[in-house]
Amino acid sequence: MNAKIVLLPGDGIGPEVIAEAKKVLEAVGTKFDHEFQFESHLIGGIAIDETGNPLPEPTLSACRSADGILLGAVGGPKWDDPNAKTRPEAGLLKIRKELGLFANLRPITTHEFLIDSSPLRREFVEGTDILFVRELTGGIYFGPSGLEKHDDGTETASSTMVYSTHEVERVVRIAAEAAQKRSGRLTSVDKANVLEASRLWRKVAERVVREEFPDLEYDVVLVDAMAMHLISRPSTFDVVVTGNMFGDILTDEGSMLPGSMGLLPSASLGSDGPGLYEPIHGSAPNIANKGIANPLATILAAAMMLRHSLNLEEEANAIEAAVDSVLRSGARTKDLARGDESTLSTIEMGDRVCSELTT
Ligand SMILES: NC(=O)C1=CN([C@@H]2O[C@H](COP(=O)(O)OP(=O)(O)OC[C@H]3O[C@@H](n4cnc5c(N)ncnc54)[C@H](O)[C@@H]3O)[C@@H](O)[C@H]2O)C=CC1
Ligand SMILES: CC(C)CC(=O)C(=O)O
Ligand SMILES: [Mg+2]
Repeated sequence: MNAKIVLLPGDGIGPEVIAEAKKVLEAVGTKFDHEFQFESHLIGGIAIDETGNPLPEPTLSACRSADGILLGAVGGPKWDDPNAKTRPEAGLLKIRKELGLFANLRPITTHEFLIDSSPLRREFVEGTDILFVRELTGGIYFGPSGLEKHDDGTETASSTMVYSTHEVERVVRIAAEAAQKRSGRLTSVDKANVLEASRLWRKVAERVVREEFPDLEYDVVLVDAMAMHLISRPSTFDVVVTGNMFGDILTDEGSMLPGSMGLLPSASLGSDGPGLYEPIHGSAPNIANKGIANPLATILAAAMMLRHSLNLEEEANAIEAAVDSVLRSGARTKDLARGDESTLSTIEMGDRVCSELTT
C-alpha cells in the first residue's frame, strides 16, 4: 500500500521519539512491502519560533490530506510566559478541533514482564487492561475563558466546562462499541454531584447506554473516587469514558500502573478523515536532548495508526509483538529501570524494536 504519513515532531523529546517511531514504520514498510511517504511539519513551540503560529496553515493542510498523522509532543518552558500572545499547546488543541478528533483512545495494559517497573505493588497492578475513551474537543479546554484585570491590581480568570448532548452522545457511542468488542463493561466518570456539565454528561450517557447498548454492564463513578479506584482496583475496569480534562488527568495517573508515561500511546479519532496518533506524555523538557526518553509510547502510537487509519492490523500486531518481546527480554529505558539495572538510550530502544521486527 501507498500511504502519506504526516510527522509532527514538535518540541522537547518530541523529535527524539518521532525519529524512533519513523524508523520502526520504515522497518514495517520494508517487511510488509508498503510505501510509506513521510512529510514532517511544524507544530507547537518550534512553529511559534519559525512562523509565529503554533499551527501554521501548511501543517493543517498537510494533515487534512494525510492517511495518518503521528505527533511527538508540544510545549516547554521557553514558551511558558503567561503574557505571550499564544502557546504551543494552542496548536495541539486547534488541530484536534479542526480535524474533528473528538474521541481519544488511551489503552492502559499491564504485563507480567513489566510488573516490577510499576511503583505500585504487584497485587494491585496485575491483570489491568483498561481502555480510556477521553472526549477530546469539548469540555473545559474549549469552553469560554477570560481574564479580567481589576483597578486594585488583582485579576479574575475563568475557564468554563461546556458539554452539549451531541458531544456526549458521540463519544459514549464510541466507548460503548469498544466495550461490546471487549469484556462488555463500561464505566462513565464525571463530577455530577457538583458540575452542571457533568449532570448533563451523566444523563445523556445513561440514556445512550440504556437505549442503544442494553447488554453492557454499566456504572458511573465520580472522578475523585475514580482517582482512588484506578490505583486500588484497576483490573475491575474495562472501558472508561470521560470528559476531556478528567481523561487527561486520570490517564497520566494510570500510566503508573504499567510503570511509565513513556509506554502509553493514544489515538485521536473523528467520524471521518485521518486520525492523529501520539504518546500520552508531553515534551518532557527535563530529559530532552539527553537521549534517554522512552520511545515506546510513540512506537505503539504508530501501531495504533496502522490499525485504525491504514487498516493494517497484521502490521500493527507485528509492532506490538516486537515491543512486547523487547520488554520481555529485559530491555529498559531509564524511566522503566529499577535499581542498578542497565538501561538503553532512546535510539538503542528504537533499534531493538526494529531488529525484533526484522528477525
Ligand atoms: N500532548 C502534548 O503535546 C502534551 C504536552 N505537554 C506539555 O509538555 C510540557 C512538559 O509537561 P510535563 O508536565 O512535564 O509533562 P510530561 O508528560 O512532559 O512529563 C512528565 C514526567 O514524565 C516524564 N516523561 C514523559 N515522557 C517520557 C518518556 N517518553 N520517557 C521517559 N520519561 C518521560 C518526564 O521526564 C517528566 O518527569 C509542558 O509544556 C506541557 O504543556 C504536556 C502533556 C501533553
Ligand atoms: C493540550 C495538551 C497539552 C493536553 C494534554 O495534556 C494531553 O492531551 O494529554
Ligand atoms: Mg496530558
